[in-house]
Amino acid sequence: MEEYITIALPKGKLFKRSLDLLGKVGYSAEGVSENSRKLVIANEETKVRFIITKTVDLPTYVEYGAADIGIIGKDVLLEEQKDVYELLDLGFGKCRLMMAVPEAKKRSELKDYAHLRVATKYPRCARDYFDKLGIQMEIVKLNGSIELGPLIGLSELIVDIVETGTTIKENKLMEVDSIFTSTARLIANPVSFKLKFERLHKLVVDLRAVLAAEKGDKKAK
Ligand SMILES: Nc1ncnc2c1ncn2[C@@H]1O[C@H](COP(=O)(O)OP(=O)(O)OP(=O)(O)O)[C@@H](O)[C@H]1O
Ligand SMILES: O=P(O)(O)OC[C@H]1O[C@H](OP(=O)(O)OP(=O)(O)O)[C@H](O)[C@@H]1O
Repeated sequence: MEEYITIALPKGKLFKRSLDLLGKVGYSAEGVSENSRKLVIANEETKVRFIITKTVDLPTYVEYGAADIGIIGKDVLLEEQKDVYELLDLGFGKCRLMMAVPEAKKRSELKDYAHLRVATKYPRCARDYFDKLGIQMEIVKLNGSIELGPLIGLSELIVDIVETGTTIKENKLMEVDSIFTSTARLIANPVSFKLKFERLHKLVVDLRAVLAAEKGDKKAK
């Protein structure tokens, strides 16, 4: 009997598009929804099982093999540093990690920000970035609403995700440096990738074809 493929999907911004893409290559199950209280949903016919996780926990499920594969932002992969294979750049969920300061506090050089306090949801990425710049900073980990940091004096700077730029603009912050760009990635547990190679390889090939066709359609329009 064929074994199940367990796919982890993150709640939140990447959920809908992930489900849509997987549906296009035949990986779907009835009742998979972000708000479902049921966290494991299986399709017996196609031998696919979906688990729905919190964004930041998703790489852990894949690392431990609780899920064979998953879809997650490159930002989370860089921050969490889990032992997983990155199989495919899916292109969506595009955003950037950047450093921003209140407009009034802008300094002329990056090194002039040394020894200040930085609020971020990405302490590892922020630390790496400042280490490369050769400046020491105090990093304060927050789990959301990072832009609040400088507004109320918790920190002088932030390192956070920017997509449209609306949030930093609304909070009178300005970007001073871009750290990296992130998109959603298909990841796999290394052992699952070996043991279930045929199905997972086909999934990658099929997803690539769907993405290429969508790109072609967009160009043609
Ligand atoms: N504007 C954006 N803000 C944050 N993440 C974005 C944005 N655009 C794309 N992304 C990508 O979407 C992923 C998921 O973001 P989402 O906000 O759903 O998760 P989260 O940060 O865990 O949120 P929460 O803590 O509110 O659950 C991010 O890791 C990132 O790769
Ligand atoms: O450039 P924009 O399009 O405005 O998007 C950026 C904002 O979106 C994210 O927050 P999110 O919505 O994940 O909420 P959070 O503050 O709880 O992390 C990020 O942390 C920024 O605050």
